[in-house]
Amino acid sequence: MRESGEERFIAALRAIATSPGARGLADDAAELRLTNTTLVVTHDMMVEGVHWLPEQDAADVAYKLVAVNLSDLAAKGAMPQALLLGYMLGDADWDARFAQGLADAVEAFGVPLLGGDTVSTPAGSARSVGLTAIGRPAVVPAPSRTDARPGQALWVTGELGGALAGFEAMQAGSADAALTRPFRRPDPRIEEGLAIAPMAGATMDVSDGLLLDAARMAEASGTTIAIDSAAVPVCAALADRRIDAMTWGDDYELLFTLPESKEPSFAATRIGTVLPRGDHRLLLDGEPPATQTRLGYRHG
Ligand SMILES: Nc1ncnc2c1ncn2[C@@H]1O[C@H](COP(=O)(O)OP(=O)(O)OP(=O)(O)O)[C@@H](O)[C@H]1O
Ligand SMILES: Cc1ncc(C[n+]2csc(CCOP(=O)(O)O)c2C)c(N)n1
Ligand SMILES: [Mg+2]
Repeated sequence: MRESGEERFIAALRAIATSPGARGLADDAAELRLTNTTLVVTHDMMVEGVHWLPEQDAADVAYKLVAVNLSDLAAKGAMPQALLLGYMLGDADWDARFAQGLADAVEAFGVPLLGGDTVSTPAGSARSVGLTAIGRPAVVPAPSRTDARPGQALWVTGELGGALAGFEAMQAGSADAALTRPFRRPDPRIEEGLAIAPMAGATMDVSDGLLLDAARMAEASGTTIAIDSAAVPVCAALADRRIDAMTWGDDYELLFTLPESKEPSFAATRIGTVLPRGDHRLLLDGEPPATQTRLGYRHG
């Protein structure tokens, strides 16, 4: 697969981010070990036209910014503790709606906003927003993407494709709030992440698409991951478009491995198996995905 601009830049940063807590820039979040405690730290940005439609309600943008960052904490089994916001001013209405959505998220997730920074930008710039989220891990070390082992089963929470179905509904001008919600206001799997941390092999969230993120887990673990496509839970709206549901991304479900003898204590679906590393990182129904299949979302 051709290296994306995102992958090339992160590879260059690996030479700089050599602290063990950076986890080789190959995980959902970093681990910051202090004398008496350990924190999990993550930062995600969103950009107008890339992560949200220009006509979208800013309240939904703010809510999603919090949710996607908390999803990375959830993936490391960490309880959210604090947020820091990086904000580009818009017009007064946009700023007021953004603040409302941020208030909704702070209340919904019970996590305090501690600070941040606000800037103005030249007229006409596309807007971008960033958030740092800090969490307290249920177990130390927090589960990583590197701990998938041959013989373990692969599991995923929820359903895939809800974000794509919601995005397409929004593009079509739908006012169906329930259909568009998974795209506008995803629900990070915080409780599930805390529950699975002590039992799991590898854990991650599936922000960029199930197939790409499973391939990343396999790569980080030095294994091959085999997915049974018929087992993958797909939302009703995309029942006939399973590959789209497995590759579009933005679903923020948890992907994790467990020993064969264990089952999660919450609703999740077994979708595959971890194998010793073979010729391919990923097998879909026993075969490597066709080379033209786009496995997931990559920047650049
Ligand atoms: N600009 C950057 N500076 C330092 N580290 C970075 C930068 N961009 C990405 N990384 C690191 O690269 C790794 C992979 O990042 P990536 O964004 O793919 O993971 P993620 O946050 O789980 O995914 P998503 O952004 O889709 O939620 C992480 O360790 C992340 O901290
Ligand atoms: C307007 C609009 N068009 C397309 C998409 C789809 N999309 C953009 S980034 C991304 C992956 C996660 O991002 P990141 O890897 O930066 O965390 C996905 C699935 C969207 N959300 N909004
Ligand atoms: Mg992640």
